Amino acid sequence: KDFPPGPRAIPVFGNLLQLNLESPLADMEKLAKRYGNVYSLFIGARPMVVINGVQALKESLGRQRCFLLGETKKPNGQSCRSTHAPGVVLADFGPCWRDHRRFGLMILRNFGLGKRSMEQRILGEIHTVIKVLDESVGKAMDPHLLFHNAASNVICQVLFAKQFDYDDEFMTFFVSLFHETSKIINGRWGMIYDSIPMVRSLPLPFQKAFRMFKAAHERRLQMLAESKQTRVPGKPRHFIDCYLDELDKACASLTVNRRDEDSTFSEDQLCALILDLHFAGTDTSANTLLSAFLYLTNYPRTQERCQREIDTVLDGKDQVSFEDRHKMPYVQAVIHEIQRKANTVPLSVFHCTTEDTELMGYSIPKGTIIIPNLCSAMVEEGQWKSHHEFHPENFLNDQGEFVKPEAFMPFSIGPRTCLGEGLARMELFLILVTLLRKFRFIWPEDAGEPDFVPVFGTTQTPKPYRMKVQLRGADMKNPNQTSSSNCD
Ligand code: HEM
Repeated sequence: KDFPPGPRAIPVFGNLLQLNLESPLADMEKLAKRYGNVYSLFIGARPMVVINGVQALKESLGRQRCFLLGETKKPNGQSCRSTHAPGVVLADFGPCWRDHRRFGLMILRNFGLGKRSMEQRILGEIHTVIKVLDESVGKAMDPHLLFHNAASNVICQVLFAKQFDYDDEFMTFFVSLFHETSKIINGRWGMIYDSIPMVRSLPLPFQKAFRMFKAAHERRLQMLAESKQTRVPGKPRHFIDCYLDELDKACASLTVNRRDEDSTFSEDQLCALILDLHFAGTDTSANTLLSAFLYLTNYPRTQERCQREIDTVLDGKDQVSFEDRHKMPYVQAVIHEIQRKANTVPLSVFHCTTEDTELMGYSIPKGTIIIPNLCSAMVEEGQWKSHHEFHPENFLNDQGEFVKPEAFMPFSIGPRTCLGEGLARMELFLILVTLLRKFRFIWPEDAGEPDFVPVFGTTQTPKPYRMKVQLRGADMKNPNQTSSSNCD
């Protein structure tokens, strides 16, 4: 009674067959038009409630007690990880999640988030990206792996104090793990696995994800063993050392007053947490950067206007700093508009009601899976000057100042909001500004029409594309080299 309305479900499949599982987003938009901003779906026998639009998202995700991440992902997440520890992204609301979220945030801050050192790490990584782009000057190149490698290396510096060569086996293994499994876990195979238990042991694509996660677990155990052998307690070099220091503290309190059973820290949980941070910190930022260059090459006037603002603000400076963003309202607006259009994590991470609750007049029982449709807010009519077009002015007021509407929520909102938002915003700004200052990016003549519709997954990825790279100083020698596509 009073459960949100939705399409009629059929036995075994629920509403699965009514959704285009390649990308259910368009179907979900149609269902919201028909049933309203809070509607229900059955994926297999499991009831789910889809939340759409700014108001319903704020009312649900913003709550402290209900709508926190729950059991949804557990079967899938646990077997994927090859460990029983929940990590943080898929952890139930409770002490383990709270302790590890707090710990993760503290380590990111201590390793320089908001301070200069994280900035220096990102800028150091950009040098490698520039080297790769320098080698491609005058040619059309496929940027797909480049940004995954760069984003992975930024987070690897925090986790392992290591920067890998882009062709290093560790790097190629993890980048393909993130790239491939993000499509399997939350694409159609993930939905089928979650909702139809009888297919779980069949040789279907999710078995590949399990194999890859098992291999990843072996590598994390190896990293852990190496760190344990070489560490000096109390002198942490990286995230793993900090965590091991924390474990030492828990063991010490065990000897003193046996309070250690309260501790949620364990080596298993460390392995799960490393994977969470590495995965979440790579695929999201990299795919947002890929979307950025897809738009910038096809909106050359927008690209040029960014470059003019960058040239003016950085005149005489060696390199950009994160503080400079306050003097670059147009660049900020473009980055935010790219994130709005990219919809990198369109359905956030599924949540679950932790108790019986009410939302917008509907009753939702404890244990119901909640799908926060973040992209519904990003294209909601009435929230934006132009909700369907690529339009950086969505983030500028009449005085040309940068403003952020409340409907902008690519990092989700509420207590489970993205833990890496600060790092991601720093990466996007520093990487885009540095590259736009040095290079011009052009849509190649033979590339045909751009396809802005991404490949659906936990994280969405632009379809493969190539871009031509030109040194900006060389513009004058080659004045006719313009993008063959001009959408602005
Ligand atoms: C453009 C880049 C990024 C986007 C769009 C993004 C988006 C998101 C979203 C939508 C969630 C789900 C929040 C929810 O459950 O309501 C999330 C969670 C999370 N993200 Fe990100 N993210 C990005 C970058 C990063 C980075 C760089 C890191 C790593 C440091 C990171 C770490 C995490 C973690 C650990 C969580 C789980 C938080 C929790 O459950 O408490 N993310 N992110």
